[in-house]
Amino acid sequence: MIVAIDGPSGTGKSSTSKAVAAQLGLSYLDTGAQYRAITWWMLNNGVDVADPDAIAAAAGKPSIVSGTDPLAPAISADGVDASGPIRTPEVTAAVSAVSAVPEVRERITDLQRTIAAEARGGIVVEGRDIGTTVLPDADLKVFLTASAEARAARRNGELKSADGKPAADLAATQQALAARDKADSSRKTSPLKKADDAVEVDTTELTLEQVVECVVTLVEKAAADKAGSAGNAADAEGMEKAAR
Ligand SMILES: Nc1ncnc2c1ncn2[C@@H]1O[C@H](COP(=O)(O)OP(=O)(O)OP(=O)(O)O)[C@@H](O)[C@H]1O
Ligand SMILES: Nc1ccn([C@H]2C[C@H](O)[C@@H](COP(=O)(O)O)O2)c(=O)n1
Repeated sequence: MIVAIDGPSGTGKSSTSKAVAAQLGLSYLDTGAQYRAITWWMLNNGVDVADPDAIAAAAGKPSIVSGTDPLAPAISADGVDASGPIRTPEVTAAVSAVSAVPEVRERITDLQRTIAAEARGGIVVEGRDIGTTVLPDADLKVFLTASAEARAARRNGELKSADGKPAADLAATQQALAARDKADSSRKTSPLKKADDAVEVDTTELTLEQVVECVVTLVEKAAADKAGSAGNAADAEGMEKAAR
């Protein structure tokens, strides 16, 4: 069972994907973390992230390793744990430019396909282009959306200052999310886009628990359909053999 979950920033892809994978005993891959890890490595290794040629030349250099346990997601670059530093504002500001470079996408897409192929028990893969490009034959494709206001409020909820007040201005957060979405959906190679056969789930008015329940139901239905069509194919093959 391969599940692709795509959507813009802050729609709940990571939270939903981790919970669905944990509940159903599937592996989990955060592809945004891979793009963030290669961006972090470039920032730390003197690569000019404003220069697409410099990014392309460095794309093959770092080793990027992702863990696939939904209860303990892990990411490293050249053997160094990157799970903390990839969430810094510096990485967030540079990741869209780095991930727009075709050589980076090719490298990371190969990695993603290998991880998905090796996940024998099934996997939930979340990102921007999973349903359209990375795993176009996924058994289920989900595209999460939410209003710009809801997404900004969720992001600000994560950034609390010491006195418990939101650390960032809501309008500024909304603007930053919109800028990243614009960059991610307007790049030439593999932009953020809903696959034609994806199920769209608007999470604006839903709690995280409700979104998880909705996606678990969709996965269970896709698994039943898959088992049904495998059974039908086996029946048809059996009938064909008997007729020969
Ligand atoms: N349905 C929901 N209702 C309220 N809060 C939510 C919901 N879904 C997710 N959240 C919260 O919103 C924040 C963003 O969620 P999450 O990181 O899963 O989004 P994302 O789509 O993966 O974002 P990004 O692409 O930027 O990594 C988190 O703090 C999460 O707990
Ligand atoms: N499949 C993907 C996943 C992510 N990206 C890029 C674009 C995002 O802005 C960035 C960070 O992702 P996040 O951690 O916010 O999910 O990585 C991409 O191009 N393709």
